[in-house]
Amino acid sequence: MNAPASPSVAVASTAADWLEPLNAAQREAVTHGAGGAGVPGPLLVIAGAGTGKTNTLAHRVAHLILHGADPARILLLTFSRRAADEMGRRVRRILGHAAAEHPWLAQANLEWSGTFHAIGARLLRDYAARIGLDPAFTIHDREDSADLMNLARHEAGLSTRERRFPLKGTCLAIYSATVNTGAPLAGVLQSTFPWCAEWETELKALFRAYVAAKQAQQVLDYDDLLLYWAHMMDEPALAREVGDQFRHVLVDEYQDTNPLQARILLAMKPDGRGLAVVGDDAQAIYAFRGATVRNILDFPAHFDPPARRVTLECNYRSTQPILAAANAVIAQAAERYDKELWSARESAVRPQLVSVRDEADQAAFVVERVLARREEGIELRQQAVLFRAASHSARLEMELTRRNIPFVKFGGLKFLEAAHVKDVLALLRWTENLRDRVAGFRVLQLLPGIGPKSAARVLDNLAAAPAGCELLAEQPVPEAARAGWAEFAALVEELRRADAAWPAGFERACRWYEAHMPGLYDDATVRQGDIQQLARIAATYPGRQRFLTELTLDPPGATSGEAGMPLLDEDYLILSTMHSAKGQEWRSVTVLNAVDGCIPSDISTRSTLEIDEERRLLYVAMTRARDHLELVAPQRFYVSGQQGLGDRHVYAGRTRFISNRMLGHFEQMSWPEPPAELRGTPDSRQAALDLAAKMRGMWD
Ligand SMILES: Nc1ncnc2c1ncn2[C@@H]1O[C@H](COP(=O)(O)OP(=O)(O)OP(=O)(O)O)[C@@H](O)[C@H]1O
Repeated sequence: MNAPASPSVAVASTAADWLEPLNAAQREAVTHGAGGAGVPGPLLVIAGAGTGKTNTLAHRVAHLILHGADPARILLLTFSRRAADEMGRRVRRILGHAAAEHPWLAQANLEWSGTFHAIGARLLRDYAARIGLDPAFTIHDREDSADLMNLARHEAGLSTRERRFPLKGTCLAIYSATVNTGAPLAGVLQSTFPWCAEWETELKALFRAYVAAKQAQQVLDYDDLLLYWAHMMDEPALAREVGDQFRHVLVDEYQDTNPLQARILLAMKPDGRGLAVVGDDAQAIYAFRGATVRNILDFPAHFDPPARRVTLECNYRSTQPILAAANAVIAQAAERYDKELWSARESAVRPQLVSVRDEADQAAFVVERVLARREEGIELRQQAVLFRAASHSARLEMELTRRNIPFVKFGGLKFLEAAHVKDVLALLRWTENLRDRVAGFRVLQLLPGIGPKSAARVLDNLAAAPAGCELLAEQPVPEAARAGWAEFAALVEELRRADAAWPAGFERACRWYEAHMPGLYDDATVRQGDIQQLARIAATYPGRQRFLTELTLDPPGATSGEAGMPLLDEDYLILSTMHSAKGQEWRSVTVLNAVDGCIPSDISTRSTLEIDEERRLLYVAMTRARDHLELVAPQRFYVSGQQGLGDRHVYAGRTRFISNRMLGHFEQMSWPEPPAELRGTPDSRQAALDLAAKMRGMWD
């Protein structure tokens, strides 16, 4: 729903009120060019951690709307759907306060707010006819893309070489890096995948086949959503049309965009008018996916005159000691925009650096601390435990489950990666697009009596049939499958009809699938809970296409220790990878495994660039904390893969990002604390526990 665009009345009366909570720099960013006659020139907001970047962006959007901008012509690009939703809520709240006398303003809906990928998908559908795409294209997630790559790899005879050709995941990673960075394949191989460089020719042929397969099946992968969008913008007339559709384009987390995304923006807004980007170079943590911090460093110079730059340096989130420790970590980074973050939140409490014996003690320590803080009035959901790799929280998850403490985990295995959830989604995708071979291959084999061969035969027949004449019911299937085939074909036909009701159709699909689950999985009853959860999620979307697109692009990232997600009013501890903690804040933050090998991760220490990114990752983790921050360093790790109760372990050193010189920023302690009588000087210990006397006493 769009707000009627006549807000200048509201502006006149209350302009000062909603700007009042902002500091001078934030206000400068919010009001830049708004209210003037034309479209404002380009704006770059460099915002340190916790300086109110999200807040500022939300105020800017609200401010533009209050000055007459049509919400339907504002494009807001965020890093995740979660961030887009949060931004929408904040904007409506600000509008609600700012223009209480115009309640319709608080209803303003940001129709065009989402990730680059989600927005790309919508634009490609809107412009499909003009760029030779079928608007019913389906989108492959990473796993589907890897499966299709594997098929192409197999068909090209590359899986039978005597020397090992890279596996599907690596092939896809190389393909994706090449597409997203816009660099030549040879360069990507040299810099990032040197062990695959000898296969350049074969890889090129493989990627050609992969692209052909996608086109024949009318599927797009994640990278295509950006790539097609970028190519569409190479056409000046289309670029102008799409650019004009949006009077304002605002981009959050600009430091984590890749060259393709920058190319899209610059093509849409070549003179930068209406373009505002916000980011923090010190928080760039996605280079491994092709993002480049150069986008933000080079942004102003793309325009003439250069973009206006506003720097936010006042941190509202963390106490001064937490900020001082985080600043010390990032100060060692090589290249960055200079900014001196400061906090007005005084505190005498320094962050803690806690040494524990091993991961079991680490888990026990965390639980003890979390519960103690809860007693002090900090809810569990205001407390987060962060880690570099999803697997680092395994020991803690066990302990939390044992102690009956609910938690939600962000990052790691996703709900949508579960096989049964993928089955249902594949069924939906296939009904959307019968040429989607990966989806079809999965769905057909759900039917008893159909294996890979018969599935492939059916798919071949369908691919050969003219569009709209795929007669599913008449497909030759093995005798064993015949009984269920008619029912299945009827279901697909019904779901494919344009007027198929939503979410009723989805529920029909779920019922059909649930009937097959006992034959597919031993633990079908447990898995059924997830299918019901999926049905609940589906009911919140307006239709199948939107549901599939958004779920594929930005899946719900939480898995929980409980069956199903916790209810919204429950209290639960947050567990999260550092990457997924981006943009969040909690009153207390505990960083697990603050040791070398975990952060920096031992797989990311090949170059200074990689090490710098790991440093920024630790910086992001530390700056999520408002009041309490503790970094836990287990001294030893058990070596996995031992037989029985093997006791082999390795010793770990404190993370290299906290050098001896920086220790003054931390309170150091060990846990468990030694008993009182064992603390103090060696002399006093001797007095408390005279073992020597005991030994002598044994022979009295
Ligand atoms: N002008 C202000 N006055 C008081 N509090 C503010 C102000 N601006 C922001 N804040 C508060 O500061 C905290 C950080 O704000 P926000 O989440 O917008 O920061 P951010 O720059 O997006 O952080 P990061 O980049 O670290 O994720 C929030 O709790 C927010 O409410």
